[in-house]
Amino acid sequence: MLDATCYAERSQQIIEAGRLLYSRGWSPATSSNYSARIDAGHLAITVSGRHKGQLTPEDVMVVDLAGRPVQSERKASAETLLHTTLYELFPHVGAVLHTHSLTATVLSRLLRGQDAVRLRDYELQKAFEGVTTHALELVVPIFDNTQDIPALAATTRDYLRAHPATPGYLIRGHGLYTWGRTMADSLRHVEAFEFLLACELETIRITR
Ligand SMILES: CSC[C@@H](O)[C@@H](O)C(=O)COP(=O)(O)O
Ligand SMILES: [Zn+2]
Repeated sequence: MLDATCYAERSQQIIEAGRLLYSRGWSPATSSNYSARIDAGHLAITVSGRHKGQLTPEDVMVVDLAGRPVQSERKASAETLLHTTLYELFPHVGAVLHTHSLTATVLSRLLRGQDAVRLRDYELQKAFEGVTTHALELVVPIFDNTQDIPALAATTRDYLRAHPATPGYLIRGHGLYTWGRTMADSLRHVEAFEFLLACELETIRITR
């Protein structure tokens, strides 16, 4: 039995996240998808194809951990399996955010042939949960883009099982996935990534 109050709260968090991420230019048009855990087996997630700056309660629905819609005829995000993979792997994860910023898109394209962004010596790395020093290298994997989401979900599952401290990942030419215990943590992680990835992009621009 789903907790209706919890669902309403999670749905509202997703709507507000969309307004914020759209206003920052990180979720243009109908790009991006967001989710929040309701209980051990269910999450609230954005309906596919909706404008993320103008979300209403009708643009959020419930799926189970297999990505199956619960009590809804609507179509969940095309990338639902990338979300459910994270909730399945990490019981502490309470929210997952996927964005399409210019910085994440351009940087991941520029690093063609590289499988990760390696962040080191940035004080802001400490914005990620569990990171207490700039001196620790944070590896942000870059997976090649594909329309085969089950295959990409399997790739991310294998990687994250082997590297559970990963704070997020990039999909090349596509965008960022990051997560956290709460929606607030996940939003902080998006903001930190945007700053750090912009630093990397600017460094390449200046030094190349
Ligand atoms: C507008 S193209 C972006 C989509 O292909 C996809 O990458 C995306 O982020 C949103 O898909 P959605 O099915 O609405 O969750
Ligand atoms: Zn996307």
